[in-house]
Amino acid sequence: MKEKLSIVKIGGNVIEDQEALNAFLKHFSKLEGHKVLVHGGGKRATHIASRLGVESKMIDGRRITDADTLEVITMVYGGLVNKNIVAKLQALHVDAIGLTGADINSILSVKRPVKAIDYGFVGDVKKVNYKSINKLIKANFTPVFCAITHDKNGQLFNTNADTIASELAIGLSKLYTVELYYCFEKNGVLMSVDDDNSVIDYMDSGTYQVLKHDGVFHDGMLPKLENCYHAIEQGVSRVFIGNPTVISNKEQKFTTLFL
Ligand SMILES: Nc1ncnc2c1ncn2[C@@H]1O[C@H](COP(=O)(O)OP(=O)(O)O)[C@@H](O)[C@H]1O
Ligand SMILES: CC(=O)N[C@@H](CCC(=O)OP(=O)(O)O)C(=O)O
Repeated sequence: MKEKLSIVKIGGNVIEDQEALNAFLKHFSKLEGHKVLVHGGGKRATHIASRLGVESKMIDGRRITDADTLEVITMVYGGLVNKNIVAKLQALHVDAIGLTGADINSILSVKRPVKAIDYGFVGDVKKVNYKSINKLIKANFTPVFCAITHDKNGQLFNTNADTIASELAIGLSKLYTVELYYCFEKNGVLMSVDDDNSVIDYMDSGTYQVLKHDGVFHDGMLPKLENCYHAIEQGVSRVFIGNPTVISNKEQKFTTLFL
C-alpha cells in the first residue's frame, strides 16, 4: 500500500493577511505524515509591481508576464514570499526547503502557446520530476514550491500556483496516495460567492458542469476547479477546497470534489 502524502496550496489572499498566514502555517506544521506546500502570491506581486511602475494585466485568471513582470515575480514569489514562509515553518520546527521548478529540475514547462492571447513568459507544465522531489521527501524535508517553473534552457516561467499544486499531485500520486488541499479565504466552493454559509459539501464532475454553465463560478475559481478535476481524472485520490483550517479540522464546512 502507498504511503499518504498531503499537498497543500495556499492562496494569495491568505498570504496577504499575516495573522491568517501564521494561523495556517501552524495548522500545516501539525499535519502528520509527508507533506508539500505550494504558495501563490499574486496579490503581493501586483502590489510590488505597481510600486516599481510595472503595470499588471490578468486575463482569465492568468498574468500576462512580460520581461519586467518576470523579474518582479521571480523576486516576489521565489524570494520574498517563499523565503518568509520557509523561515516561518522553520520556526515551527518544520524542516522546509523552498523551491522553484528550476531547483533540482523539479518542474519543467513550455511557453504557453500563442493563440488569441500571448501570455508572454507563462509556462504550461510539461513534466514533474517526482523522483527528484521524492528524494527530499524521503530525507524528511518539506518542499515549499512557488509559482515559477523553467524550460531547462535557462528560461524561467510564471505558472499559476493552482496548476503547480495539481501537477505536483498528479506526479507524486505515482508514489503516494495523495490528498490535495486548496486553502483560500472562503469556507469552500460557494453557491453564492457572497454567502460563506452556502458551501457546496460534495461536488461531482456532472454537478460541476451544470453549475459552471449556470455561472456559479467566477474569476480565480474557474482555473482552480479546472485544475482540481484534471488532478482527479489523473488519479489523485482526494481533492478538497476550504479555508486554512480544512487540513486539520474536518468538523467544519469545506468542499470535497470527486468524479
Ligand atoms: N462559487 C465560488 N465560490 C467561492 N469563491 C468563488 C466562487 N466564484 C468565484 N470565487 C472567487 O474565487 C476566488 C478564489 O480564487 P483565487 O483568487 O484564484 O484564489 P487563491 O487565493 O487561492 O489564489 C475567491 O476569492 C472568490 O472571490
Ligand atoms: C501565470 C499566472 O497567472 N501566475 C500567477 C502565479 C501566482 C498565483 O497563482 O498566485 P495566487 O495563488 O495567489 O493567485 C500570477 O502571477 O498571479
